[in-house]
Amino acid sequence: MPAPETRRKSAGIAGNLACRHGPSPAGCTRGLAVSGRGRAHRPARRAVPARRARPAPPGGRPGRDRRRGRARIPRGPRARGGRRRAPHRDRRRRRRRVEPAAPDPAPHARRGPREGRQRRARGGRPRARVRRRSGARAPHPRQRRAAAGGRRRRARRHRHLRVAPGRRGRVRKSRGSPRLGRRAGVHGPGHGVLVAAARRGAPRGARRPPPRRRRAADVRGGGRARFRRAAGRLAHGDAGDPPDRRYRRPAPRPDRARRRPALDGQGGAAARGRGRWGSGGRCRGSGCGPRGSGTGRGGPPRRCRRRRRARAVGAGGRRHPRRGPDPARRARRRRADPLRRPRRDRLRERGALAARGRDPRRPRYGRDLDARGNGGLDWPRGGARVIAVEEYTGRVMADAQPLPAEAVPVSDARGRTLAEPAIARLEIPRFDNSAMDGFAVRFADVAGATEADPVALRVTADVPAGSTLDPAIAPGTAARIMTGAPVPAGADTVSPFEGTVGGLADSLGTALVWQEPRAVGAHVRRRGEDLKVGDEVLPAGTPLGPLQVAALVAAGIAEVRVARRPRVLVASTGSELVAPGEAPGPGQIPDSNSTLLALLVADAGAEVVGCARVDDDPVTLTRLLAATDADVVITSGGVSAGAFEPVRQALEGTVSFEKVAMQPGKPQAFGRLPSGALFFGLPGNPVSVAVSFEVIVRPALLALQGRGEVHRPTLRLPAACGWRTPDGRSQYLPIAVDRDDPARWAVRPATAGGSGSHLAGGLGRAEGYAIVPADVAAVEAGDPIEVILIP
Ligand SMILES: Nc1nc2c(c(=O)[nH]1)N[C@H]1C(S)=C(S)[C@@H](COP(=O)(O)OP(=O)(O)OC[C@H]3O[C@@H](n4cnc5c(N)ncnc54)[C@H](O)[C@@H]3O)O[C@H]1N2
Ligand code: MOO
Repeated sequence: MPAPETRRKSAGIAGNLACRHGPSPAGCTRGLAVSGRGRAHRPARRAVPARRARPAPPGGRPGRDRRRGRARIPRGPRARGGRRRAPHRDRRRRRRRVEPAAPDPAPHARRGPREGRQRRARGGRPRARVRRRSGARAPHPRQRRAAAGGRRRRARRHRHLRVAPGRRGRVRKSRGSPRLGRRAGVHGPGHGVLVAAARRGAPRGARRPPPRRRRAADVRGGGRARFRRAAGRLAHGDAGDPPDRRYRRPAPRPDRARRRPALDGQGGAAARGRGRWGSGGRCRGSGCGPRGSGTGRGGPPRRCRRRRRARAVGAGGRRHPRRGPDPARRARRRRADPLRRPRRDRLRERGALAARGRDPRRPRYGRDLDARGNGGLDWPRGGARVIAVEEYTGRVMADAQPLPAEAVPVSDARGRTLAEPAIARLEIPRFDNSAMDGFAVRFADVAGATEADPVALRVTADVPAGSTLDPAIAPGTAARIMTGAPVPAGADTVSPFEGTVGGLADSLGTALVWQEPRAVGAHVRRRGEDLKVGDEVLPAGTPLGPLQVAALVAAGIAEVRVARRPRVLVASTGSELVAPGEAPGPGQIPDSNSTLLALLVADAGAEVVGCARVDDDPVTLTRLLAATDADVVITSGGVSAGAFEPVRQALEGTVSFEKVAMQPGKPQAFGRLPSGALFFGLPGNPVSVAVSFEVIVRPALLALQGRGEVHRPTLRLPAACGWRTPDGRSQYLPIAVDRDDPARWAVRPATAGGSGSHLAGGLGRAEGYAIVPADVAAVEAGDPIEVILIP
């Protein structure tokens, strides 16, 4: 049968304590700190059965009980009936934290059973105590002496303190030192003494968080550190504090503050580091004596069976700080080397850069992503940071490089974008031709003609448009000529019918010109005055609308090179969606987004190769994406924070999900799919889709087509009324234009609901978007507003 666990007996106030410095606590001559760890007064080791230790079942309990052959101690907060042995991790943490210490206000304090119950009643856990396992070796007397020496030295150093630096809050039963006790604002001898270092200066009544939260906070450097910071603020003794709050602690010095681990969450090593060997504390490895054991002057650890690296930062996080330079110097050197900077510095730096709008961890599109854009795999997910619209669109645009060019007949070029400049093959006009119906004349003949004294010319030829004739024009003669017809070489001016007495009547006989042409060459269009052969008709990047295509034709161009149209797959996600025109059942709505997107994509010159609707199962979307050969995939919905977000679930880790500082359109996804397709995951709300397309997708689609200008022109119009704007986000408000006063158009929200992103009906009344910058708190009537009008 395994032996019952033995432990030191818990001694009450007047417990069975033996002290090396005196026969009892009362008789201690040293006045050193007493605690579970930094205790100068150690009780006589007396093996007594653990209270309420349950006997193990025959054969022992599974696991280590059986292995170690000892009674199992019930664990966990629920096992309150038995003495709780702190989890190993906690024991280690406590050991790390131990700071053998300053003169303690309660040198012989011990926790008694009543105090343990009080603690539990407050929701705390019993303070685990360091016990030596049955059979564990006692420290060698030399180790004990060395440890005691270290404690004494540190105690001397901190004599001015009332509470040892770095000591955690503890509840101790103590006879206490009346002097210190009173000055520290604690109760006198015989009472439970609250010496809570972590709570020093904390508001009265402040409670420590429950253990689980404390542990979590430790890991994050959050809750407890915050608590301590709050405590620290008061702890330095604000003048207005009541005297019992004004604990005398050394004022924070920059170096000390930097070193103090508990208050600033930074590495503990430097804080405790003393001398050449670093921490001056104990090695946390089991079986390893206190640092400096055996030498009394610090030194390398003798041995350590567990050489696990500690989690804490810096030398103090090591089980055995390496032999080497002073840790503070080493930390400075590390900071100087960007590749070896301590994590806290990197984090600090990242915070600073993030505040400037760039997170250095984040790959930049077009630069840090590999050819397939897979750098995105390492992107931080679900970033809490809201990024500016410009930053987000900047990333998108960096990845939207023009697709390869192709040649198309001009007749099919409408809506395409020139990939190369279009060069004129013909002159415009092709030849000198008449701008008017009338008579081709010699200016000298008609100079000085007036109504009172008209000039009569004999008509010798008739030149219609398309004529190949070039009749001679002798002095005193003229040729009848139509608009666009080549001007005979002998004529230099055209006199329109309106400047003659007879006009078209008798126009093949005599022309009686009464109006003198304004100059030589009047009404003659000169060859090549618009374009000459070889001139650039249109530059690359020009979108080809009707006007542009016509110019190409006029310049004799039959075929142009244009960027390939992006092939776009549109997919709406949502199990609530039914096809357009289909009657929706309960909980269902028509899928308007796929229609909206498909039309917007076509308007942007891209080709819709698929228009799909998928349910909220990410597998469905994954299959769809795996099967597509599109250049671009645009989805709607499924990118925010819900339980059924197929886009997020299917693509998290492949593309980046961001919160963009725009309203609507905050949740966005963008990246490159394994197929190479650019992916845009737009939020599902219909207005969000329209706005996101306008602000993010359309410019990218145009850029893929090599478009020179990807943004619509904006104009400033006054607001017809005021409206609310979102906090910290640029607003893209669907607007209608008031045209009552043609000299002063004004804009107003297209829907009564303002910028509600679900107002799919109101979207139909929108003529464009008002763009209100993020820092504008509200729009007042009459404010000039930047507006995009959507044709
Ligand atoms: N906890 C949070 N919830 C939400 C956040 C957030 O940051 N935290 N953001 C909100 C914002 S802003 C938006 S926008 C939406 C975007 O959500 P999803 O992208 O996941 O879109 P869904 O939830 O799928 O749909 C939103 C809405 O739009 C309707 N919808 C979806 N698809 C269509 C379609 N094809 N045709 C018509 N209407 C569609 C859908 O029924 C929903 O009503 O998230 C907020 N929530
Ligand atoms: O940002 Mo959401 O797109 O407002 O509705």
